[in-house]
Amino acid sequence: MLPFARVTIIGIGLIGSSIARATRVAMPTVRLTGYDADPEVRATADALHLFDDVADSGGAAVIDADLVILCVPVGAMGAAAADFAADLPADAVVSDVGSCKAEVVRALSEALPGVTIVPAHPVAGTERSGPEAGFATLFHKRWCILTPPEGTDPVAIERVAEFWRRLGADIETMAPEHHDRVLAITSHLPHLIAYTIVGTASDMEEVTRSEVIKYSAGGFRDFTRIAASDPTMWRDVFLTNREAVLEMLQRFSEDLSALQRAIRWGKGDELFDLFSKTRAIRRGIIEQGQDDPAPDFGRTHD
Ligand SMILES: NC(=O)c1ccc[n+]([C@@H]2O[C@H](COP(=O)([O-])OP(=O)(O)OC[C@H]3O[C@@H](n4cnc5c(N)ncnc54)[C@H](O)[C@@H]3O)[C@@H](O)[C@H]2O)c1
Ligand SMILES: O=C(O)C(=O)C[C@]1(C(=O)O)C=C[C@@H](O)C=C1
Repeated sequence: MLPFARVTIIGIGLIGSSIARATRVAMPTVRLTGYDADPEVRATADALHLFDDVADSGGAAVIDADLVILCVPVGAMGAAAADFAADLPADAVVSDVGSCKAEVVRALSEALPGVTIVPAHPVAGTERSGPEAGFATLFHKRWCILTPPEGTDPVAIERVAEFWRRLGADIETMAPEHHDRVLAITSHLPHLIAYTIVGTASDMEEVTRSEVIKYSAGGFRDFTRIAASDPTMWRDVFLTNREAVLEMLQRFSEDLSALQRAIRWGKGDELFDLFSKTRAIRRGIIEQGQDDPAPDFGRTHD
C-alpha cells in the first residue's frame, strides 16, 4: 500500500522538483500538487508538467493533502507553514527537507500547533537550484535523516520513512540537535571553506580572475562547484545552525593552526601522518558505496 496518496510540495526548487520527479517514477498513482511563492517558478513547474496541479496559494495547495513537504530555505520554513496552516486537513502529516533541524522543528511546531510533524533531511543535492535543476534519481542510495520530535506518532514516522525508501533513500533517525552537530562538520563547514577559498583566490591581486579560471582544473575546481551553491539557502543554513557551525569552526581553526606550525617548522612526519589518515578515510567512504553518485545521475553540466 502507498504510504501517502495525495502529496503536496511547497517550494519547487532543486529538492522539491526532484521529489516530484522521483515520486512520479516510484509511485505514479500519487496525486501531486505543488506551490511556490514565486509565480515564475510556478509557471516553469507547470510547463515541465511536474505536478497534477500547481496551486496559486499555499492554502489551496494543501486543502486535500495527506502529506505536505516543505522544500523552502530553512529561514522561510515558519512563514511558509503559517501560510497554509488554516487550510491543512486535521489528519495530514507535515514534513520538510531542511538542511538543519533543531530550529526548523521549533519553527514548524510553533506555526502548526497540534499537527503531526516528521522532519526529514535528504543528504543529497547539487550546487544548482530551481525547478529545472531537479532529477528523479537524486535520492538513490543517499541517506535521508528523520528527526521527529519526542512523542511523534510512530505510524506517521514509518509512513514518511517508507515514502523516502520508495524514492531510493536509506533511512536514519536521530535527534535534531545531534543531526545539526554532525551536519555542521560534514556539510556546513565544507561549504564555508569552499566559499572562503574561492573568495580569497578571487580577491588576491596577483591571482587575477582569468588565472583563477585558467588553472582551476585541479583541486580548486571542486571548491568552485561547492562555492556555486545557492546563496539564499546557505545564508539561511549558517544563520540557523549558528552554534554548531561556530563550535566546529573553532575546532577546525585550531587544527589548521597546528598544520600551519608543522609547515613552518618543517615537520614532514606530522604532515605525512595526517595525509595518510585522511586518505584512508576517503577509501573507507568509497568502500561503503557512499561516494558521490550525483555526476552519473542526470547532471547536464559541471
Ligand atoms: N540544495 C541542496 O543541495 C539541498 C540538499 C538537501 C536539502 N536542502 C534543503 O532543501 C530546501 C530547498 O533547497 P533547494 O536547493 O531546493 O532550494 P531552491 O532555491 O532550488 O528552491 C527553493 C524554492 O522555495 C521557494 N520559496 C521560498 N520561500 C517560500 C515560501 N515562503 N513559500 C513557498 N515557496 C517559497 C523559492 O521561490 C524557491 O523556488 C532548503 O531548506 C535546503 O536547506 C537542499
Ligand atoms: O553535493 C552537493 O553539492 C551538496 O552540497 C549536497 C549537500 C552536502 O553538503 O552533502 C548539501 C546540503 C544538503 O543539506 C545536503 C547535501
